Amino acid sequence: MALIGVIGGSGLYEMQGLDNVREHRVETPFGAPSDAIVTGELQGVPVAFLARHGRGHRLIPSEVPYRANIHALRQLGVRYILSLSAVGSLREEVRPLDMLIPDQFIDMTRRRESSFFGDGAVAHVSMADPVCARVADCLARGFGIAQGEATQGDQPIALHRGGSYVCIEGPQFSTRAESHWFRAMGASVIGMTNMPEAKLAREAQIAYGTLAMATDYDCWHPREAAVTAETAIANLQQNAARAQRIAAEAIRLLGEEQPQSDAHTALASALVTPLEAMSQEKAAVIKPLLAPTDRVEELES
Ligand SMILES: CSC[C@H]1O[C@H](OP(=O)(O)O)[C@H](O)[C@@H]1O
Ligand SMILES: Nc1ncnc2[nH]cnc12
Repeated sequence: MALIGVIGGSGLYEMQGLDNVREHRVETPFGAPSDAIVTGELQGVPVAFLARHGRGHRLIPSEVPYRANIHALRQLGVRYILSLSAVGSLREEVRPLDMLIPDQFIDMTRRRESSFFGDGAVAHVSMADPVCARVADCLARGFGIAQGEATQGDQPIALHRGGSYVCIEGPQFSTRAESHWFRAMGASVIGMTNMPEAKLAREAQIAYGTLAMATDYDCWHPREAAVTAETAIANLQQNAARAQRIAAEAIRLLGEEQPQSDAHTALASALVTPLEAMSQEKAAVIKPLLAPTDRVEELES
């Protein structure tokens, strides 16, 4: 079993420093995840790593099998997810290469399956606070430790705490009008993947947090060139080693502290349909999402 899941985004296709590495081809009711899930231990903490776009970066954001990814991680026992993501900055002060830990998401996606529920099973989870504050805190402390260890030649970068990540469908980048509109909405960064990932993590009662790495100023900035995939990936690669160090520290802290999160009991007040009122097939999909301490035990006792 793995306590912590790491979902690596653009430019982050493997997790360094894992011991006892194993690959798992996990099957889910929603098909296969983006790629094999790699489990191992990082300083003794069991971790499951998944490359969001697949190794070789083969999936556009709309093609990422978000439900399969989250279901598979949950099947492996994951209770905390660290999402590592490239983003465009919508704020002058968030400079390319800076990092940001969002506390909100705005979902502008249009053609993604975004729930495990439906087909005879109803739940309405709260998304008021989509990011687990304890996971965010471990990422921020991880950033501080990695910054303290930075070697000469490492460019100092800033960490921004909080802010909204607006998620677009992609794969095209935004128009200039859209980019200005997202700024006017109050969003801090823009990406294409964290929704519905964060919604599904909440439905699976997994505490979720994102380390967003700014790679560009999208296309709103009067003095900067509009984003291209080439520049975004080149900037992400400059930060990849640092992202690995931050994730490793956050994993160590989460492993030590194993904080209780509201996400861990998200379904306790959200599940409307009792398991026994669902079809057997649907109950088999939902059951793995229910923590051993909530309604499964109740219903089975
Ligand atoms: C190659 S830049 C655009 C690409 O990068 C981000 O993905 P991820 O969150 O997986 O790092 C962004 O959302 C786009 O998918
Ligand atoms: N400007 C941008 N828009 C959407 N996703 C991104 N990922 C990195 N930069 C991005």
